[in-house]
Amino acid sequence: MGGAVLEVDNLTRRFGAVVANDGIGLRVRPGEVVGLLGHNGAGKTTLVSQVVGLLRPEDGSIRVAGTDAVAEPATARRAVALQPQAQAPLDGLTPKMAIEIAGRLRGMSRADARAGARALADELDIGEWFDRPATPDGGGLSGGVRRLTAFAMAAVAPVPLIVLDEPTNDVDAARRRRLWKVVRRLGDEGAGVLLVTHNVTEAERVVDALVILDHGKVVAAGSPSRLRGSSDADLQLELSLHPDGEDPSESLAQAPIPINRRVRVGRRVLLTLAAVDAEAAVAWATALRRTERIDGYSLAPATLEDAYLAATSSANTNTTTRTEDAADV
Ligand SMILES: Nc1ncnc2c1ncn2[C@@H]1O[C@H](COP(=O)(O)OP(=O)(O)OP(=O)(O)O)[C@@H](O)[C@H]1O
Repeated sequence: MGGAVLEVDNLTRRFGAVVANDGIGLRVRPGEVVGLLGHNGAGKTTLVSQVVGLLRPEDGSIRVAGTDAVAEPATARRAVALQPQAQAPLDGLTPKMAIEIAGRLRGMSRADARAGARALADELDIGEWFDRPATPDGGGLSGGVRRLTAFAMAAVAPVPLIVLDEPTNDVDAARRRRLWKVVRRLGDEGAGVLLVTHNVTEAERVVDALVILDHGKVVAAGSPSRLRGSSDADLQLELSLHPDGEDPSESLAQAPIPINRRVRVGRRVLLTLAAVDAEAAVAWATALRRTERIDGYSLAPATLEDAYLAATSSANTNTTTRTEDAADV
């Protein structure tokens, strides 16, 4: 499709018997933030490594800003800024120096790189450590500040495509919120952003589209609301089960309200229901709690988490929909 800054088609990569990427297709357009979700080992980093030319695909094609990234990896690489999953070796550098160097390497003037670094330090609230050097033994700067510095290095210069591999690892909640805001800004300023994350609920607020990988294959793709498969007004009732306790929602027919989807992960059960049934849901959950059949519950707007869990076949996840359940009774 024309105009995309990243076009991946039928991308396939094996490691011995493991098919890490199995016929993957995806698009990132200018101004679009696309989240790439998937369990550990789903193939996300393998995909990223091929996009930035660190790994050669076995089959399929990658175009970055119109360049064939398989045939011309060096040219394509110039159009991509990457924040790798591994911590950047900042040894001896301060965040200020590292961010400015990243900007200069991408062709910014000294003054622009300096101003860009300062602005990002303010946006991410890392000014306190801006002039503190990282020591080679891993000291000087915390893991979170190192991660935020690596993010700023990828974000400082304008570039067609920004690839972020787990940018929020080790980052505290307040600064994660700041980082998501910068990610959204980068998209709004015209960059295409491919965002690899495990943080489904937080990412949902900044992405335009999501691609979910499961064992190397795309199992779902689309906007958060489409993937949620529920109306924006839907609610999510989360039941916390007792250890070794029963699950009162095991058969959806037992619930006194229509449940659109039920996903169980360990002792958590996520039930999607319509907002009109909120009162009945609270009455039911309160009664379950009062009679000690559950540990507790919460009711909140529906998120992508249950749809994501339902789309992937991770261990300990068990999904039921109203239709399947109806067939059982
Ligand atoms: N260099 C390699 N040699 C052998 N197997 C590999 C190599 N790199 C990745 N794999 C395998 O390929 C599969 C996909 O790995 P990948 O790192 O792409 O997953 P991921 O989705 O990024 O996982 P995580 O969320 O844990 O970072 C896994 O089964 C992994 O063990």
